[in-house]
Amino acid sequence: MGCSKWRAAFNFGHLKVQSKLSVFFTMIILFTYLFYCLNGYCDSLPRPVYDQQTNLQNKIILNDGQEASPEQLGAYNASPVSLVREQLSDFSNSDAPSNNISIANNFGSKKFPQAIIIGVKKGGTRALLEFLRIHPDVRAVGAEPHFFDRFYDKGLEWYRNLMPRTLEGQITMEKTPSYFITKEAPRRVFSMSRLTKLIVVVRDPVTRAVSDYTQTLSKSPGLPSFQNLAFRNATTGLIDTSWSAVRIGIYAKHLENWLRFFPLSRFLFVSGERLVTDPAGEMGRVQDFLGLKRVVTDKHFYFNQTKGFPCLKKPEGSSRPRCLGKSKGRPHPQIPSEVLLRLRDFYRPFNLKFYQMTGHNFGWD
Ligand SMILES: Nc1ncnc2c1ncn2[C@@H]1O[C@H](COP(=O)(O)OS(=O)(=O)O)[C@@H](OP(=O)(O)O)[C@H]1O
Repeated sequence: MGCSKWRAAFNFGHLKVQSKLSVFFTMIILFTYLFYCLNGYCDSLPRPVYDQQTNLQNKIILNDGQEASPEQLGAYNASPVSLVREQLSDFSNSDAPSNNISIANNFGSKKFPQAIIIGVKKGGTRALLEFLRIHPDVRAVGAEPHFFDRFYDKGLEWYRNLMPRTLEGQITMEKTPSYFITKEAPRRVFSMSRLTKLIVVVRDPVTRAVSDYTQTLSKSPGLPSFQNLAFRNATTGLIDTSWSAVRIGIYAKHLENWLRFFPLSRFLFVSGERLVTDPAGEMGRVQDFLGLKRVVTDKHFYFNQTKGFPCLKKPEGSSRPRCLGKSKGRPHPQIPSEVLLRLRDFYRPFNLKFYQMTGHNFGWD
């Protein structure tokens, strides 16, 4: 009788200890979960398919007119081993797998870009962004978000969500070349942050116009000739400034618009020509402007004779050398020299004004 009483008491005590232990372990699990969630790691948990499908409906335009979803953008940017690279990148010979599975990088947080490549279309903006991406302290959106021109009504949080996660000391970047010519863009970027650094890749406006025309021609082969579009009146040689291929090249006019909001010190003008002839030199200036250590140097580039352009020895997320894709550095159609001369005359005063404004002679005349 005495023995069974002791056994009962022992069992009861044992149960008490057991339940205390289970409460203790449950608390530990709960606290660990809460800690991870507060640090943003919960994002890595698989999400319901319907959630992913909803996100896929928010389409983003790629620079070549394709559409990419914010979901794809996120995957592309978040991961150093970006598996959607093939769809989004302008690199050729991609050695990245072509499925949509990505190794998620859930460290850090999504921030507004501290630096934006705002232009110019066909200036060499893709080359600059891809060269910058090899820098360990730069994280950039692969596709063009077009937030400050096309999707502003989606709100700043939508925009921030497109950004890759960054750690302390890393710079968030994006490029959308049409911002430079968008009237509302300066005010909008300013209201996001007046400290935003603005990079403009500029190229001889005549070659830029031909490059722009070449791109449109590749999509619409029945397009009228360059001269038909460039001249308002062929006999008088009056230039049609309403044609976007011409208008974009009046850099001084677009810059005036930006200078109403940002001081000149907030801009870096990159020479599109030098980005081809001396990529390392131009990248040195860009890294200095961004306050980055000069990590991207001449050892990262080689000149590809077949492509006729500098290519990367080891682009981000790859161990193989890579050049930009076929739509970058493609041959231009032959334009009669008198047409090009007329256009050059047209741009001269605007170019001079631009040199004055920027304090930099780009040598286009
Ligand atoms: N390294 C390298 N490889 C290939 N292409 C290079 C490179 N550096 C600059 N460029 C020039 O970039 C031009 C395309 O400019 P963008 O990237 O700004 O075009 S876009 O606005 O994003 O469509 C592209 O214009 P096109 O030559 O007319 O195709 C190139 O001249």
